[in-house]
Amino acid sequence: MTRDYSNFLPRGAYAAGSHAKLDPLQALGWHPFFAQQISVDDLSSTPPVRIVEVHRSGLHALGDDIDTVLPPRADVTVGDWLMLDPSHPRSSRVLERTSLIKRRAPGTDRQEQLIAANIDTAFIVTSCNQDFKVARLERYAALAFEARITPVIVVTKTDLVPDPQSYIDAARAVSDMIDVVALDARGDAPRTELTPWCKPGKTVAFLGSSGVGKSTLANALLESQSIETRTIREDDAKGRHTTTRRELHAMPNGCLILDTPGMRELQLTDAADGINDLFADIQDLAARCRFNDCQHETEPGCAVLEAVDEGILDAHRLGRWRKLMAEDAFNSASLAERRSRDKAFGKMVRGVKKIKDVRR
Ligand SMILES: Nc1nc2c(ncn2[C@@H]2O[C@H](COP(=O)(O)OP(=O)(O)OP(=O)(O)O)[C@@H](O)[C@H]2O)c(=O)[nH]1
Ligand SMILES: [Zn+2]
Repeated sequence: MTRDYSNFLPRGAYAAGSHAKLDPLQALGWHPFFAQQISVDDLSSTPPVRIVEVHRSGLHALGDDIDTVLPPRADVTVGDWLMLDPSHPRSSRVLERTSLIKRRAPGTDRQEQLIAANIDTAFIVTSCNQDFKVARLERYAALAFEARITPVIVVTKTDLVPDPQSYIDAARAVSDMIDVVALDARGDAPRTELTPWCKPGKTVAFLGSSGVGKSTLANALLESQSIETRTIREDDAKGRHTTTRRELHAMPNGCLILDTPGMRELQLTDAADGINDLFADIQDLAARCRFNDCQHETEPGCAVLEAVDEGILDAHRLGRWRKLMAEDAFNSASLAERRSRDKAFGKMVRGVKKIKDVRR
């Protein structure tokens, strides 16, 4: 399969010519939040680079006239900004992030994984069919809030149903802090409807289940088909096949689209704040319960249950809130346990090493 590099950063971005005013770093999404973290001396000795893709063998980093691969690190992910230390690339400083998506890895040890950093807007995509589930939208929205990303709900395939309005209304009811856009993802609509969030130097990403139209939307914004042709097969050193893909793409206007694997099967981890933001109405009610530790189950003077009785709060919404909170509590507790276990193990290893050193 031939790959289209024409809109991959950085040179393709200039070739498009429509954002000639952006300097090379700005074209990668550099902005004052990052500049404030460094001194002029830092800038000359350790130039900033952005991680544009992550694969098993390393981190692909781009900067002003820099195109290099750094050793993989668990504390760095796609979208990150690093101050590249030419003599010790492995210990290049990671700049503080504007946002961070992380998840719990599938499998038994369920370690925390960094998914993507420094995203400004997350388009939460769903379609007007059986994919549409309010609970799923809430989960993604809570995740975006937790990661400090602006969520926008995009309802696709409006052309396939006689009355998309019911879907739009349900999406709007998720939160009055979240904009909702409804469209046919094929054609020109994405370019006009999503422009408010797709400004030069901003980074956007798409979340949502398979088949809802994420690639279709991204390609419409990129004005190309590069997302479909993104995967290539490469032989790694052991002769096995690994898939690598470009993850950060530039729109003709200089906005960046982050298209990364691992956005699916998202579990909420340490997301209590994000959930609380999304369900602020329930939080407000809970603050009025008679007991501080009210579980909103059978307690007298429970303002949450009263609101349900009075039809102010939807019982299903309350149920979904409970479920998300329980999921988050479960995941966060096991993460905390893991951390303390790791700490204890580290202590033991150091202890054993000391004994060995003494015996030597
Ligand atoms: N009629 C109609 N079809 C759409 C719309 N959006 C996407 N499609 C079609 O739905 C199919 C799936 O779209 P994709 O863009 O590949 O979906 P995706 O979310 O990227 O899926 P994954 O890559 O599996 O995550 C394609 O055949 C699209 O042409 C829409 O708004 N209307
Ligand atoms: Zn209560």
